[in-house]
Amino acid sequence: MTAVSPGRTPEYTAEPAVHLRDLNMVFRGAGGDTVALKDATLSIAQGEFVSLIGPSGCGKTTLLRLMADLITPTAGELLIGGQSPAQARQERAYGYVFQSPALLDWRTVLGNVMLPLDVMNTPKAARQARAHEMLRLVGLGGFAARYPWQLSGGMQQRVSIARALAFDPGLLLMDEPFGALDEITREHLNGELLRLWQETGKTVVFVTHGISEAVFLSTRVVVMTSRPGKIEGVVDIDLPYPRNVETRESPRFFELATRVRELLRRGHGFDADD
Ligand SMILES: Nc1ncnc2c1ncn2[C@@H]1O[C@H](COP(=O)(O)OP(=O)(O)OP(=O)(O)O)[C@@H](O)[C@H]1O
Repeated sequence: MTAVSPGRTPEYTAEPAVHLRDLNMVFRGAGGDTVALKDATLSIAQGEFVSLIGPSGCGKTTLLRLMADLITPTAGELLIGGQSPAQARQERAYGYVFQSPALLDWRTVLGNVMLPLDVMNTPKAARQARAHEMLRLVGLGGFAARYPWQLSGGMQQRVSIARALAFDPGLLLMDEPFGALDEITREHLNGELLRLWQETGKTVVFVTHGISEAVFLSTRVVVMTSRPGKIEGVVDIDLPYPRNVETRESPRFFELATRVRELLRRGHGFDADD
């Protein structure tokens, strides 16, 4: 919560972190058009943790790339914190975490986290201090001098999260960051990410194939379907905090996971007892 001095009116930011209305993305190719996203409408409030889940090819990465201004929609409205995606990109309003950590092997862990800061016109000591702070935030304070190839896959992905946080963006876009990790490591990193989200108050949009991961992490789960890619439904996740191992074993967790699964099956065209 933001501290407010006595007598001052608090400044509320009612602007959604992400707002899309009737958003469409069609890829045109020699073999025909692909409707990657059809009439998607969604509003994500500041500070939410929203997961996108759905079968391969339903447009999850496309939606994330649209938010990051890496591609331009063919139709519809998309605003990031009230701005166009291009403006948001210019102002470094978001950090992007890719499926694979994409670290530079010849740079130390600290050097990798500092990479996006190198373009800044600030003294090296300040940039180093910021990178150290981000490494501490992801639990890698003691690994600054190591090289990426000396770390496990999960640790490398944490370095890439620290790098995405370097500019202190309000919005974190994460594309299946833990998809390549074993179940136990993933569950551990889910807990770490939740802690980080609660500590920093950032808005997170998180792509995953995992129902448990989506339910555990999110305030809302957006279920998508393919051909054409569209939003099938949204499930509010009302699990209490702190969320931990017991959360995953609670009846409510099971109910919510079942609800997400039903929506996914409906999108696939399966009947309830298939
Ligand atoms: N640059 C591109 N050119 C042409 N078609 C594309 C391009 N990018 C994505 N597509 C198509 O758009 C559709 C949605 O792709 P997208 O990568 O967004 O799906 P996804 O849900 O993220 O899939 P996955 O879970 O496998 O990562 C797919 O049919 C894909 O082939």
